[in-house]
Amino acid sequence: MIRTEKLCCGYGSRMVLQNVSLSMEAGELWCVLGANGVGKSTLFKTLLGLLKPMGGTVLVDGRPVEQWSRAEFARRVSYVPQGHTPPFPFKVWEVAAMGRNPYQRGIGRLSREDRRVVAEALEILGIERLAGEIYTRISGGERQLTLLARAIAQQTPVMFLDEPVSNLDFGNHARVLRHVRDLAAMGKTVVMTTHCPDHAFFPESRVVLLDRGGVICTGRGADVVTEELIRRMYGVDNRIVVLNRGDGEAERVCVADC
Ligand SMILES: Nc1ncnc2c1ncn2[C@@H]1O[C@H](COP(=O)(O)OP(=O)(O)OP(=O)(O)O)[C@@H](O)[C@H]1O
Repeated sequence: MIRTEKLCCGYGSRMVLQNVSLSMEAGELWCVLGANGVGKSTLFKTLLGLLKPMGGTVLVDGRPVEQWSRAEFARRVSYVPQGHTPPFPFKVWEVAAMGRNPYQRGIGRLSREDRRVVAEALEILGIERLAGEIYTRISGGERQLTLLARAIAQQTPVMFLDEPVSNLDFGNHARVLRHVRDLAAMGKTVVMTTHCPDHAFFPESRVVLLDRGGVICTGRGADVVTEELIRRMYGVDNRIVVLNRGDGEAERVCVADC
C-alpha cells in the first residue's frame, strides 16, 4: 500500500530525515513516535505528496505518489493534519462533508448517500450536536473531532492521522483510539503520529521510531519498544509496566520517572 525506499525529507537544503524505508500494508495500524521536531509531520507531508522528497521514492499502491491525480489520491488516502484553520467560517457539517468532495463531479450537491455517510461520521465521534456550529468558533478538541469526521466520511483505504488525540479529553481520547483501532481491524491502513508510547503497545500496533535524522527502528511495538529506546528518544527515565486489566488480558504502559 505505502512503500518508501531510502526516502529523504526536508525543506529547501535542510534535510530532516534520511534513508527512511517503510512498508505499510492493508489492515495495519502504524504509530510514528519521536520527540518534538524530529520530523513526524514532515514525513507525513512527504508520504502524502505535499512535500517533494529530497531523495528516494514514495510508492502508493506501487505507483509513485507524484503520479497520482489529487482527486484519485483523495479517494485512496485521507489526512487529518495537526492544526487547521479554514479560510472561511464553514459550519461543522460543511467541513465534514468536504470528505465527500472526491466522489463528486465539480461542486455538486450531496447525494442522499453522501449525507448519510457524513451524518454517520459525526455520530461515530459523538459530535452530531455540533453540525450547525461554525468551525472557527468551536474548541480545539471539537475541531480535531470535526477533521476526523471529515476523514471518516472520505472512506479511504489509507488514513494518515497527525496526533489525532492530542487535544481530546479522557473520554474522547479513548473513543477515538477505539475507533482508529477498529478502522485498522476493518482492513484500512492507519498511520498516526503520537506522543504516547502506550499506543505502541496495542497488540496490533507497528511502530516507526524516529530520532534526529532518521529511523531508529520499525517493527511490532510490543517487540521493539523498550525503556532504553524511550529514554534515548525523549531523554527521560521511564518504566514499562504490565497492568492486569482484570479481564484476563494484560496491558503494557510506559510511565515516566518524574
Ligand atoms: N515549513 C517548514 N520550513 C522549514 N523547516 C520546517 C518547516 N516545517 C517544519 N520544519 C522543521 O522541520 C523539523 C521537523 O518538523 P516537524 O513538524 O516534522 O516535526 P514533528 O516531529 O512533527 O514535531 P512535533 O512533535 O512538535 O509536532 C523541525 O526542526 C522544524 O523546525
